[in-house]
Amino acid sequence: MAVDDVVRLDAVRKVYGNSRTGVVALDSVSIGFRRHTFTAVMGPSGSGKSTCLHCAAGLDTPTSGSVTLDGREITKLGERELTILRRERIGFVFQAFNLLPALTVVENIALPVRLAGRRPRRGAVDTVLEQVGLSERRKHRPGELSGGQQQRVAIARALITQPSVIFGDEPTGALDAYTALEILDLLRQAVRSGGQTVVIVTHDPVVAAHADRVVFLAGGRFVGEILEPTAQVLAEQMIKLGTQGRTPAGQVS
Ligand SMILES: Nc1ncnc2c1ncn2[C@@H]1O[C@H](COP(=O)(O)OP(=O)(O)OP(=O)(O)O)[C@@H](O)[C@H]1O
Repeated sequence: MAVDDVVRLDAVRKVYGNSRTGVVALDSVSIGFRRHTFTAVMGPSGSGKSTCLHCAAGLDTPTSGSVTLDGREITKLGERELTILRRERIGFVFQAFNLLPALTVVENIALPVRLAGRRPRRGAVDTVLEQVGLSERRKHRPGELSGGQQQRVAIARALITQPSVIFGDEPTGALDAYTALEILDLLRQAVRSGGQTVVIVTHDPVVAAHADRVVFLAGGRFVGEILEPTAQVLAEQMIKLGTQGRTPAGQVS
């Protein structure tokens, strides 16, 4: 593991279903994500992107191999320790925002801290609210906000614990192009000024071009990376991967 990798997957294999008829979603994937960088994971549909993100974030358990986060091998942790680590060291942003509709903006943001049995530090919610530009919407509920504003709340909720890593599964997938740019700017800012590491899954070369590095999966394997990518180079690479093999993750052999 490189010294400054905040997350590292080593020989991760994930098989869904039983060993005879199951699907190999990840096949011996080894990838490190360096601290204070923004990485996008791309690949054809079914190539294992979400599974990779979920294994990296401790939301899913690899069949074999190891995942290390912040120097701890999370694949060795029990469910209780893993829950605490996820709550305190990891932030999540999903395509569908996943806010609780009955709670206000402030209550949604404070939720990870409340779930840990604590009160948010004085001013902590205000700081992240300001960071995402929603100071005027404290008392609103998610249903009273636009999609972009709801995703800002989700980012503020991810930032409240000052996690090491923020994982995003298609975090701009439900947004128009302009709003998507605003959300990407916030994630970039988290890397630049907040000291976070960001890893997102996306299908969109324009979105992925905002990352420092793009890693490619195909058929459940790590098949390459592009540093300082442009949307055009990424689009070309995706077309290449798409035509090389339309079959996604393979059957267990
Ligand atoms: N819970 C599950 N049970 C069984 N198979 C699964 C499960 N989750 C994923 N798979 C299979 O694992 C493979 C990889 O899926 P995954 O969702 O990680 O791919 P992806 O690259 O994120 O796809 P997409 O871009 O379409 O969202 C696919 O063949 C999928 O059908």
